[in-house]
Amino acid sequence: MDSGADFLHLDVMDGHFVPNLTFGHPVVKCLRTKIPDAMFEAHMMVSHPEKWVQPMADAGVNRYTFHLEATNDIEALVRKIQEAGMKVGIGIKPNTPVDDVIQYVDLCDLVLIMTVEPGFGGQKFMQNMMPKIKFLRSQFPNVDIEVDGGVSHINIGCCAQAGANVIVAGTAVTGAKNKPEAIKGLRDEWNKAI
Ligand SMILES: O=C(CO)[C@H](O)[C@H](O)COP(=O)(O)O
Repeated sequence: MDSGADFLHLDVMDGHFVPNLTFGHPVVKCLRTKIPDAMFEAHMMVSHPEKWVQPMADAGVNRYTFHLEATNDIEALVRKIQEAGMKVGIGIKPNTPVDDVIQYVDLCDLVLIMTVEPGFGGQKFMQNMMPKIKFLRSQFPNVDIEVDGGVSHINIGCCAQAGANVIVAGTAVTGAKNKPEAIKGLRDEWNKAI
């Protein structure tokens, strides 16, 4: 769920930054040929995110979201992503204080607040991340704030009330018998909360 267009959120994991492995730019490129009109967000749960900027841009990614914890030169990485023609997202893991990201928010299009430890779907939503969102929203009324991890129809409302405007839902949709109904349920709870 996104304030603007819906994005397809692609979880890229390298088995190093997180203890799980998914896929890389060749698969994204293949997806792009199958789904030419979708907006793609690559959530790069990888070490050395600077390495994959151009390959992901070439594969058709629209927003490149990297982790603050994965790189030392954030400003150079942001420039590289923008020069490759993509929007910039910057994410923080649950144990990273929100203060660490503040100085970079104005450089980015989106800040991602993880509500699980990155690496696996199906984990429990961490409600105690909501103050990070509230604080960010109070300081940056216009930036996109994304929440990812354990979001369901039960907690999507508190994400919206905290000030998030972009939601990633994995298991809440993929694990539902009736997926359109699950998406509608999420949207309904979201609309009730805002
Ligand atoms: O980034 C992720 C895990 O690192 C997933 O996007 C996230 O966990 C979403 O899955 P779920 O909604 O099942 O928690």
